[in-house]
Amino acid sequence: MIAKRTLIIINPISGTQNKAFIERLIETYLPEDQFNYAIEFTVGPTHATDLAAAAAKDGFDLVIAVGGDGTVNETATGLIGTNTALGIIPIGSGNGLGRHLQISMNPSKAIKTFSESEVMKIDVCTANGRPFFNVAGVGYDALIAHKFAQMESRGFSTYIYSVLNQWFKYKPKKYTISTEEGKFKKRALMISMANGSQFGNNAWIAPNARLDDGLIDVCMLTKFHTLAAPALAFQLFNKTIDDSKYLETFRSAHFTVKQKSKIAHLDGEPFKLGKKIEFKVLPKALNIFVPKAFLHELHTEYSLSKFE
Ligand SMILES: Nc1ncnc2c1ncn2[C@@H]1O[C@H](COP(=O)(O)OP(=O)(O)OP(=O)(O)O)[C@@H](O)[C@H]1O
Repeated sequence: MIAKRTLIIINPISGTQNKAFIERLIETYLPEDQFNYAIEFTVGPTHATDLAAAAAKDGFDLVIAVGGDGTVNETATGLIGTNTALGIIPIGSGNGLGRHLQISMNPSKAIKTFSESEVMKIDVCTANGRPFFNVAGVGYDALIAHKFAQMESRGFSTYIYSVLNQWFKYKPKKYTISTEEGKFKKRALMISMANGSQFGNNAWIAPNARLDDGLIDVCMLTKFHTLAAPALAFQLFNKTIDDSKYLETFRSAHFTVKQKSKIAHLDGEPFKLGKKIEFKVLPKALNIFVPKAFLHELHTEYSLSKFE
């Protein structure tokens, strides 16, 4: 077997784990006879995109992002439309895409699984031309992404602090949504555009979203009383939020959202995208390295759905 030419990109500031330790785990658990690898550390935002694009141009087989959803987004952006596959060692705060793909949150296990992984093609979504791979959004979660980016520390507890700190001040906003079928207005707390099924931390905003169906699951969360929050949180973590009367959903490959504010988030990272945001799908535009067990489950689901 020829070893796969592999570039490993580590974001030194993502998550809370020691990166020298991660480097040692890679040296210990990534077999060099299967993966002929080099390691690079990012020096700032978007560096991962440049590194990944250069590796793809150079004919690398695999580029592994070591970080959270932001690092995964920047690395994957450099690989869109190329044959080079994206791999993920999730060490961020949320790790939405990694969790959707059933990649272990234990770095040693995630690294060992590379020998047991295969390439799958997934959709890439864009918001005013900027790619996202997991979940984008406007409204409350976009505001949280902006606040979280301003915090000095990272990690889940900092995220929860940002969520609670804004909760009592925030009022739902009006949105105008235009699809190929028509136009409608909606007042919502937030609207999530889901390619993957969860925000991260097993918060499943679109439990039935598929990465390869050519569609975005649009999830509109309407206003709810604070007393309803515990039940809603339970549904979010229990993969049953689809049953909630506060969530309305539709699927589309191309639509626009008009809002008063200009802010949005793409894979948890804050962006000022403007008052009108056009969402599109680039079907199966990214090769991604996924655990065989995940692919097996996906194929089983496909064959079962044929009998439904
Ligand atoms: N060397 C660096 N110094 C500062 N920022 C960096 C560097 N390299 C990358 N970044 C930026 O770090 C940001 C956060 O990365 P990432 O999302 O991977 O980590 P996280 O926020 O801890 O995880 P999660 O997205 O799961 O919450 C990204 O927006 C990226 O642009």
